[in-house]
Amino acid sequence: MSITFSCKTGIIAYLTAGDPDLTITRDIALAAIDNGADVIELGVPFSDPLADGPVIQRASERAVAKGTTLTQVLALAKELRAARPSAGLVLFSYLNPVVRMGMKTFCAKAAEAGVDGVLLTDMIVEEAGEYLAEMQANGLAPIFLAAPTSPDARLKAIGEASRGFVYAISRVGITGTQQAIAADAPALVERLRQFTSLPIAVGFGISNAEHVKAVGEFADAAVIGSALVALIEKTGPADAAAAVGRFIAGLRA
Ligand SMILES: O=P(O)(O)OC[C@@H](O)[C@@H](O)c1c[nH]c2ccccc12
Repeated sequence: MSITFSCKTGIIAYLTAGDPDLTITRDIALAAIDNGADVIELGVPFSDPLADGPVIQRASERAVAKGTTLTQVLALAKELRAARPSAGLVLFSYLNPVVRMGMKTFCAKAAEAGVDGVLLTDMIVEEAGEYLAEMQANGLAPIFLAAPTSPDARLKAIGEASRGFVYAISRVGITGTQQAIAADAPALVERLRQFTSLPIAVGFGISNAEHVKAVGEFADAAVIGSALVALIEKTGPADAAAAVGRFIAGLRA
């Protein structure tokens, strides 16, 4: 269990846990891993997402309506870890559900589930003292988001606090697919490299093999979220895992 990317461009697959339900999320995650995803970013659904576009918002709404809880997502993570011991597994959440559970309890449970890292979207590095201490105590990698608007001082703090990889947001705005990789992305990655030797993943708007190839020219891994979530929505429960497996395999082609 660790976060490592193959010599090719790494693929990080974001899934909203509990959409359409937790059993199917498990099958989708396994299909993604078996078809070449290096890391699963397992999203805890939340009722008030800030940075999410309409596709992920709808998925979160469906998952919340199903009653999906952080505790259930941790149980799913544990199941995935048992089924695929060497896959990278990152829990992705807003801060709110974590604070409700209690930071200490959450970090202990995440470690117990066997996840490698945690990404809390609205956790800012300047206020991460307790979080960083608990992550370290539990052997977990804290992953932070760097944005094109982040000044160098913040990139430095992000580089120093992160473990596993750093997540570079390709553009200012919300998640969702777009035609081409944002022009801001290579410059952000280049600025980040001054402050960290960790792999750098780029996300926001990556939806096909061409985009993954373009990201591979300047970064180490590509995050694919909305494209997968939209595919799951369109395909329906019965065929979602197979469709995601084919899609991920196609990203490598
Ligand atoms: O959906 P996209 O455009 O492929 O972007 C990745 C993204 O979905 C995932 O990492 C993510 C989902 N919700 C977020 C909120 C903030 C930052 C990142 C995210």
